[in-house]
Amino acid sequence: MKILTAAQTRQLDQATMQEQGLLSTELMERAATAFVQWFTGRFTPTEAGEILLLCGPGNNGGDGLSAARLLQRAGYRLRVALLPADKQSADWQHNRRLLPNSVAVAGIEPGRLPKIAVDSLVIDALFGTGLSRPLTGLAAKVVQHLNQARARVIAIDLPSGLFADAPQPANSAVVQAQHTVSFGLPKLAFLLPQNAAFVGEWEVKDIGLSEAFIAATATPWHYTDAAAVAGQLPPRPKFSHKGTFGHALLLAGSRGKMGAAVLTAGACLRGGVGLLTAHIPGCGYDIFQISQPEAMCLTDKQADFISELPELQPYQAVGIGPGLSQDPASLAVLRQLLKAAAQPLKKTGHLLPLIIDADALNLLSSHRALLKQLPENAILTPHPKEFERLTEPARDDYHRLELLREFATQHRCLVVLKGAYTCLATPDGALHFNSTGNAGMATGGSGDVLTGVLLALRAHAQLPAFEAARLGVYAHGRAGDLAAAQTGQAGLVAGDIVRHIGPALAEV
Ligand SMILES: NC(=O)C1=CN([C@@H]2O[C@H](COP(=O)(O)OP(=O)(O)OC[C@H]3O[C@@H](n4cnc5c(N)ncnc54)[C@H](OP(=O)(O)O)[C@@H]3O)[C@@H](O)[C@H]2O)[C@@H](O)CC1
Ligand SMILES: Nc1ncnc2c1ncn2[C@@H]1O[C@H](COP(=O)(O)OP(=O)(O)O)[C@@H](O)[C@H]1O
Ligand SMILES: [K+]
Repeated sequence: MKILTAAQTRQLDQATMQEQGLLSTELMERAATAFVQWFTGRFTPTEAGEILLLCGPGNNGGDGLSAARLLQRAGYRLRVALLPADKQSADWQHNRRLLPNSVAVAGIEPGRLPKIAVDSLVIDALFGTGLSRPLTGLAAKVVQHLNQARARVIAIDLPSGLFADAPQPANSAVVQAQHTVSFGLPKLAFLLPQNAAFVGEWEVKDIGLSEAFIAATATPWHYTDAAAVAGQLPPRPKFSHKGTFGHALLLAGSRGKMGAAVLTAGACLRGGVGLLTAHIPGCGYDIFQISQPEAMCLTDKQADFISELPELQPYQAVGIGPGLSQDPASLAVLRQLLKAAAQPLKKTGHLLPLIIDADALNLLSSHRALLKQLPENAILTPHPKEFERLTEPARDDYHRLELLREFATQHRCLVVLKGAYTCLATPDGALHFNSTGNAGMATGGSGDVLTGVLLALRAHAQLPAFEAARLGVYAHGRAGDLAAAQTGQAGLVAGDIVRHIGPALAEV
C-alpha cells in the first residue's frame, strides 16, 4: 500500500471525483459514512453520551458536519462547536445547511470555550490534511483546552494540528486523540513514534479512492500489509530436498550470549532453510547442540568469542552478529567476511547474501571504513540506537527517515530499522513500513529472531534481497502477533516468536 503526501491526497480526491463522476459532497458523504460506521461499531448511543463535535472551517469540518447529521439520525445526541473563520469551504456550507435544527450549534469564542467533562466523547473535525501552518490563536487555545480536559477524543482523518507528512515545531498545539479514523491510505505521521500521543490507535477506512491515480503516483513511502507479501514465499516442490532450500551459515554467540545464537538458529530453521550451520565459540558447543539439534555446529578455537571465519564455499547466505561480542578477533572475522563477500560466488555468479545484525553493526560503526566494503544488497538490521551509531543522532523521527534513506542509497544496501513500524529502506530510496508486530516483542532476543528469519529467506535461492527482507519483517511481526494472542504481550518471550514463525509463513 502506498503512503502519499497531503498534497498528493488532495490530488487523489480530485482524480477520484473525475474518474467516478462524483460531486465533492458525495465523496465527503462517503468519508463521513465510513467514519460513522466505525463510530457506531465502537460506541452505543448510551456509551457515547452527549457527543461534542469540534468543527473547523474546511473539508475536515465538512466531514464532521456530515457525520453529525448521520449520527443524529442513528440516535446519538450531539452538540456542535464551530471554530470561527473568514470563510468556510463550499462542502462545509452544504453540510451545514443539511444539519437539522435539532442539533445544538454554537460558535466558539475566545472567552467561551465549550465545556468538556472528563467523560465526554469529543469528535475532532477541526483540521485534517489541509493544515497549512501550525495552529495559533483561538484554534491552538481550543486544542489545548481539549487536551487539558482529558476526555475521550476521536479524530477524523488526522488529529488537528498534526501535519500528515512533516514534523511540526516543538510545542505546537496538536490534538491528543485516542483514536484516529482516516480515509483511503495511511498517513506517514501515523507511523512515527513522536506522534503516538496524538494519533492514538488508528484505522484507515476504504472510501473507494481512485486505484489508477494511486498506482500512477510516485512516492518513496509504502506500507507492507498482508496483500503486499501474499504469495511471495516460494512453494516447496514435491520432489524438493534439503539442498533445495539453501545452506545458511550463522556467525553468532559469545560467552553469556549463546542464547542469541540459539534463538537466531531456531528462527532460521523455522524460516524454512534447508540446512543451517552455526559457527560459535567453543564455550557454546553443548548449549547449542542440545538446544538446536537440527542445526550443524562448528566451534571456534576461542572459547569465549569468534575469531575464525569458516570456509564460505558451501553456503548460500551468511548471518553475522547476534551475541557476537566486539572483540578485535571478531572484528577481524567481519573484515574477512566482507572481503570474501565482495567477490561473486563461483556457483551462481551472485554476491553472497549477508545479514548483518547487533554487534556486527556496532563493529561497523566503530570502523566505518568497512561500510565501503558492504556487498550490494546486504541486509542490515539495526534498532534505532544501533542505527544512530552507524550514522548520527537524529533530530526527530522525520530526520531519522532521511538518514535512513541516505544510508541505504549511499551504501547500496537494505536497512531494516526496527521498531513498532519497522522501516525497510532500499538502495533505490524507498521506505517500506511494516504493519505487523506488537509491544510484546519489546523483549530481549526478538531482534535475533528476525535475523534468523531473514537468513533463512535469503538462503532460499529464489528470494531476492528486497522480497526476502519485506517478507521476513512482515512474517516476524505476524509471528509475534500470533504468539501474543496465546501468551499476552507481557508474557511474550522471543522463543514464542520462533514457535510461531511456521504458522506466520503458512499464512502468507
Ligand atoms: N480522500 C480524502 O482523504 C478525503 C478527505 N476529506 C476531508 O477533507 C479534509 C481536507 O480538507 P481541506 O483540504 O479543506 O483542509 P482542512 O484540513 O479541513 O483545513 C483547511 C482549512 O483550514 C485552514 N487552515 C489551515 N491551517 C490552518 C491553521 N494553522 N490555522 C487556521 N486555519 C488553518 C485553511 O485555510 P488557509 O490555509 O487557506 O488559510 C482552510 O480553511 C481531509 O482531512 C478529510 O477530512 C473528505 O471530505 C473527502 C475525502
Ligand atoms: N512496540 C513494538 N511493536 C512492534 N514490534 C516491536 C516493538 N518493539 C520491538 N519490536 C520488534 O522486536 C524486535 C526487537 O529487536 P531488537 O531491539 O534488536 O531486540 P534484541 O536486540 O533484544 O534482539 C524488532 O524486530 C522490533 O521491530
Ligand atoms: K481532525
